[in-house]
Amino acid sequence: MRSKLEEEIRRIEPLDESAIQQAEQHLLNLTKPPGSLGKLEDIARQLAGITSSLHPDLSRKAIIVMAADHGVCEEGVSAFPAEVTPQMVLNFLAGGAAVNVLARQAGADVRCVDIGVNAELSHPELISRKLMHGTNNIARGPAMTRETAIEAVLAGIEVVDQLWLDGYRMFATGEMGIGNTTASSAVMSVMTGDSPEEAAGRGTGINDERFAHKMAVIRRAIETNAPDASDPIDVLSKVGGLEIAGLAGVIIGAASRKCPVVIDGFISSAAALIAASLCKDAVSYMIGSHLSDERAHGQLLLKIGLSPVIHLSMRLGEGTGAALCFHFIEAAQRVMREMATFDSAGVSRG
Ligand SMILES: Cc1cc2ncn([C@H]3O[C@H](COP(=O)(O)O)[C@@H](O)[C@H]3O)c2cc1C
Ligand SMILES: O=C(O)c1cccnc1
Repeated sequence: MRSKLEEEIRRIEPLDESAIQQAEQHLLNLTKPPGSLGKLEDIARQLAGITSSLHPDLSRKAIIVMAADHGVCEEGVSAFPAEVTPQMVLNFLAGGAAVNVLARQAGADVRCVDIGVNAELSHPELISRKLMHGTNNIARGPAMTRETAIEAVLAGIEVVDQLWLDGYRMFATGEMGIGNTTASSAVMSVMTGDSPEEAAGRGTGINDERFAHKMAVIRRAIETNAPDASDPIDVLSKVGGLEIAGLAGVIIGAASRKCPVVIDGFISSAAALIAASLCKDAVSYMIGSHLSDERAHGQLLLKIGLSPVIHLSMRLGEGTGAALCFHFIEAAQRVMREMATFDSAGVSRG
């Protein structure tokens, strides 16, 4: 099983440098001062490097929402009860959640995966890959076995595989799991060396008292489990979550298929940190969508090496920031496709 993951990781290649150079040359010929479209130009170059094309067709795009529960909720770390996780999954499937609305506006499809929800769910549109009925409480012991962590990463890869066969060429990460900012902060703290207090945030909006308790729970989870920071699978299995592991797989799967993968907020970024640690080249396939208001998110993005495209003071997750980022990716593609050159428009160069 481990070797299947290693094989997938080995397939990830660095970006196509000659396509990046071609994109840069084209951008220099467009009727604007060099570099004046800022991050849109960064995105245009990155898309060229990922796809080896100046005009890739990325019109079919999927936001993969991985849902799972967290045993650590019994410590009282969220402002909301755990039953919200399955309730929100049904909301995604009915098309009524924020991510559904923003995905529709961006022309993206939402695909919801049950990778570890603590309820029996059945719906024709639900991708059922349940590995556990929620993780074990990380404040008391490991979240899951090492085998389950690997299976969860592989499940994410397989979901991308299937969607790729269905014609999707751009992916975004999304998640639902009450308690998952606690697991994400624990993952961040272990992997970056930032203290549990620096890596923590208020998630769904907890008060000062609960926040102090949450930081203590994250510290206890790390002390109890002593994860090995140099082994991302060990970190996932000890203090992670099933959706975080699944999303790391989504990112690895997208990168190995040479597809851009748009990273949503804090939890998705914890998954991105795991993916980056499994394979450094995977970062080149990631687009950091937005800067979440979850306190440690900016620092986490910095550690991965991502610069967020937008900052709308959002702190929801689900894939909402990624859905909005699709508009800017399309803008970058339109610039490449539709703008006049100095020659074609008869504009003098500087
Ligand atoms: C109704 C509702 C919808 C959500 N959609 C995403 N989240 C977000 O909040 C949760 C993480 O915060 P914490 O760690 O504090 O529980 C995750 O499920 C995340 O996706 C939601 C939370 C709620 C309550
Ligand atoms: O940034 C996020 O993804 C986030 C922040 C708070 C709560 N849920 C998600």
